[in-house]
Parts: sequence; C-alpha cells; structure tokens
Amino acid sequence: MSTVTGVRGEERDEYTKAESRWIRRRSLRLLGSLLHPLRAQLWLTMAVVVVSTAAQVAGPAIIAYGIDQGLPALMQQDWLPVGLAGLAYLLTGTAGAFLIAWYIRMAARISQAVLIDLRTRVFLHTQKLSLEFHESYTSGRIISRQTSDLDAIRELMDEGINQLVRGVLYMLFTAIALVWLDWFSGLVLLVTLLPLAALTRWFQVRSQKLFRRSRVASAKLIVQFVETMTGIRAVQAFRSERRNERVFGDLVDDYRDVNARALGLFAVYNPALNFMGYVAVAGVLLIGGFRVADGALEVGVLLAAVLYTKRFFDPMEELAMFYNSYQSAASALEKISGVLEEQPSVPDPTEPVDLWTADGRVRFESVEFAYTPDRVVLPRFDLDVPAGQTVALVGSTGAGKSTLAKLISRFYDPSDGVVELDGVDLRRMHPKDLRRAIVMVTQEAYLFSGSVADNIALGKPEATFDEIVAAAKAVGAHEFIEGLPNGYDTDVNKRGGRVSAGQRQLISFARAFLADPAVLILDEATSSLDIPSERLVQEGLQTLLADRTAVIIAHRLSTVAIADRVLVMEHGRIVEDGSPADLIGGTGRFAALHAAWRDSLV
Ligand SMILES: Nc1ncnc2c1ncn2[C@@H]1O[C@H](COP(=O)(O)OP(=O)(O)OP(=O)(O)O)[C@@H](O)[C@H]1O
Repeated sequence: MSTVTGVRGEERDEYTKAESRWIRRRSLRLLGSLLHPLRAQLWLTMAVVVVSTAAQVAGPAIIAYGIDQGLPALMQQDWLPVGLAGLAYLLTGTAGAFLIAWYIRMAARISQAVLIDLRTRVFLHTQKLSLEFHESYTSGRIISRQTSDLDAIRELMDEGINQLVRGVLYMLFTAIALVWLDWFSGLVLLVTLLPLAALTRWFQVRSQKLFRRSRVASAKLIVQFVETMTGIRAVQAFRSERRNERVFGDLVDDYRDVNARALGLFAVYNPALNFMGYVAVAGVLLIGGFRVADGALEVGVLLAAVLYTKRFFDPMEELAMFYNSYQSAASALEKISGVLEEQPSVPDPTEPVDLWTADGRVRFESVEFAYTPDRVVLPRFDLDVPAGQTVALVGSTGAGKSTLAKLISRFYDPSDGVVELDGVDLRRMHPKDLRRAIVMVTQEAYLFSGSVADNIALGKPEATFDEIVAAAKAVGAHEFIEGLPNGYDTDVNKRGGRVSAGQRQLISFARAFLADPAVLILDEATSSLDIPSERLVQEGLQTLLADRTAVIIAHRLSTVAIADRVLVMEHGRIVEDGSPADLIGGTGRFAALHAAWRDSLV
C-alpha cells in the first residue's frame, strides 16, 4: 500500500477502501501498542465502571419496590420494606459515587500514560528521521502533530472515552432494567428509537464531512502561522505582512464557515434528540397510565419505567458529541501513526564496523546521487580526498556543493556507488563513530537556548569547563565571550545575550573544535561580515582546519586561498580540480571566477 505508507497521502481528502483499511489497521496497531502495557489497569477500570453504572441504574427499580411493596406494608405498620428500599437506594447511590470517582481517577491515569508515551514516541522518532524527511515535511506539520493532533487524542481519552463507556453502559443497563421491569414499556421505547437512529445517522454523515474539513482548515492555519513566524525576517524585509494578512484572513474565514456549519448541525440534532426523549416519556406514561388504570401495571413500576425512559436519553447528546471527538482523534492518530511509520532513509547498520579512531581519508567511488528518481543531481563520479587535506568547493548556485557535503556527512546515502571514510563504507559505520569522525558546521551556525558554554559543549558533552574555554581560545572566541554580560554563562537567546553573525560562527567553530573530528565539513556563511569580524572568523577557521580533513563550501576568496585544493562544480560535475595557485594561473572557470571575485573587492 505504497500510496499511503508513512506520511504519503496525508493531505488527501478521500481514500480508496483498501487504503482506508490499511490506515485504520496502522492506527489500531499503534493504539494496541500504547494500551498493551496498561492492560491490567484497563481491565480493573472496566470492572469498576461496570459495577458503578449498575449501582447507579438500580435506583428507579429500588424506588418501584419501595412504592409497590413498601407503601402497602407501611400501611400495615410494617416499615421494614420501605426502610430497606431507602437504605438500598442510599447504599447504591453512595457506592456508585465512590466507584465513579475511582474510575475517573484511574481513567485519567491511563490516559496520561498513553499520551506521554505517544508524545515521547513522536518526539524521539521525528528527531531520528533523516534530513530527507525534514526537508519535505515542514516544521508546521510536525508542530501540528505534536500540538493539535495530540490534543485531539487527549480530548478523546480524557472526556470522550469516559463519556462513551459510561454512556453506553448506562443506556444498556437502563434498557435491560426497563425490559426486565416491564417489557411493554421497553417496546414503547424501542419504537421511538427507530426515528432516533435515522436522525443520528443523518447527523453522523453530515458532521463527519464537516469536521474533517474543519480539521484540515485548522491544520492549514497552524502551518501558515508557523511558516510566517519562522520566516519573519523575510516577511518584514519584503513587507509581505499585507499579503500574509490576506492569506491568513481567508483561512480564518474558511475555518469559521465550516465550524459554523458544523455547529448548525448540533442546533438541529440536539433539540430533535430532546424532543424524541419527551415523546418517548409521554408514550410510556400514557400507555402505562392506561395499564395502571386497568390494573395490569403497578404504579411504582410505571414510575420506574418513566424514570428509565427519561434517563435513557441523558447520555445521548454526549454520545453524539463523542462521535466527533472520536473522528478528530482517529484522524490525528492516523497522521501520527503515519509519521511513526516513516523510517530513517539512512538506516543504522545491523553489524557496524569498528572505526574508533579515523585518519580522515574520504573517498567517493563511482557515486551517483538523485534526490528523486527522475532527476540525477550528481552524475557518476570518483573523488579521493587524502587525510588532512583542506578542500574548497566552489561553483554556481545549485551546482551540487551542499549535496556533496551532505553525502560525506551521511545525511543522505548515494543512489549508487560508495562513500568511504578510511576505506570503510559510511553505511557500515556505527552512527556514534560516524558523528564523532565527521562533523558538519552549517551556514546558519544554530545556537540552542542555553548558555554559551552549553552551546560549545554540544561538541563534546563530557567536556570540562577548561576544555570549553581552551576551545574558545583556540578559535579566537574567548575574548568576545568574556565581554558578554555573564561571560560563558550568558544565555544566547535572551535579550542582552544576543550575539552577532560572526560571533555565532566563532561559537560554532569552538563547538566543532571541541568535537575534534577527523573530517570537518563546513558550509561557509554567505552573509558578508565586516572586515574585523571576517578576519577573526578567518583566523578561527585556520586553527579549526589544522590537522584534519576539511571540505569547505567556500563563499569567500580568503577561504579558498587557505585551501590545499579547489574543486569547481557545475551541474553536479566536478569540472576543475587543482591547487588554488594552479587554477588561478590557468584559463578555466576558476580563474574567471577568481578574477570576478577580486574585482568585487576593489
Ligand atoms: N532536498 C532536495 N530535494 C530535491 N532536490 C534538491 C534538494 N536539495 C537540493 N536539490 C537540488 O539539487 C541540486 C543541487 O543543489 P545543492 O543544494 O547541492 O546546490 P549548491 O551547489 O549547494 O547550491 P548553493 O550554493 O545555492 O547552496 C539543485 O538543483 C537543487 O534543486
């Protein structure tokens, strides 16, 4: 069922029967795996709710006994039956209340356990998924999974199931009690149930469609919100607030319309439900009344029948609501189970090769790469980077530089051929060894919330403070860090702790220096730095590159100059390969590029 495996087909409105079945099974499997560890508690909770509902339903039958048996006896000065009835009523009521309290508490505990398990699974799993997944599945969608979808499931677990179990049991026991007490009144109730079933079906079909559309509309709102906020710099730079306002306004309108229509359905269904309840009670009372007059029915039984009929309709409204929270939760579970079904496209090896210390020789052998099968981005090529060499990758935008870098860091696997580190296929290396041996420093030099020291220590979590300071000193970051309000303890994402683009890079250099990988891949920031910052970064870079293999996606002339070797890429091919001096002296593309660069500096 490749059309709906993982997150494929998630955005679709309609599915074929086979696809729906596949998705439903996947959701059920997930639900099963979540509930399995809790099965003992589940059984106990079920037992408690059954007994407590039975205790609650016993009320009217006890009243009937009290009236029909107790009152005549009381007239004969025998107060025992009435006393017994009163006591039994009180006892069942008290027991029912205590058991319900117990049930609610246990149900809440189960629902909390399930939700925390699910939330953790989604977080850990999405974190583990390869870059390929995250490049196409936007953060807006992931946030939707973690927020509104988990909320929908929480709502169902906390309120919906509670209502369903208690409601269904209540109706079932009430119906049984009614039939047992007086089957004829049961028959009257049954007759009113037929139009009610038709009405409920009508409501379900309509509300299902509308609620599905409402969920799609709300997910779109979240995605639009997240995209605008993540791109807030571009939004403000291009003054696209107006446009976003319009798009957001349209989405809000859609959302409001569809919700208004869904709520309109309740405006029909709920009053109709109430009305049917009144009709049923009137029917039971009228027919029962005649039978009492005929002496075919006792008054107490009639009263109990009326009470049962009335109570039968009580949970109905909540059950109709349940259907919608069930729908939301089911669709949320479908999506979450899809995300959890996704597998990392770069799987961990089953039998990893031991490569504790790496020298840093990188080799591409007969490698070909395509993101999608229909378009080869890197046509077949070989490349050998000896240990310790600094290679600068240059080329026009879209030439494939980042793609090559991503293959070395194994964010992707080649479509064909092998990428090796010290003669070992990257696919056979343990992820821990791989991450220790090969580190990629990305353009944006991402800093996480926390202190500067924490951010540097990401490179080596067990590092001592002295090691952190030594790393910062080595790349020339120590001085500016000392100058921050709280030095190494400054929180980088708090007001006052903000650091400049160049400083950000220095921190990420210190992080990489501390990690001390055999191979460093660096996507140089394109944003231009002022001259002092540029010099600082350049010096930091030199220290960082010493004694290791380095592949730099170079955007600066000064960086290319310190490289041992330059690779010029064009349309996915390496078109020139040589030392900077040789290439500058030649007549190739790099010579032209270099001349243009130099001119731009004048
Ligand atoms: N995740 C992706 N899915 C599909 N195609 C991609 C993906 N990433 C890049 N490409 C395509 O692969 C080609 C090479 O892109 P790549 O990012 O490697 O270029 P680059 O040389 O690093 O460019 P730049 O200097 O602009 O970053 C481009 O044509 C791009 O459209």
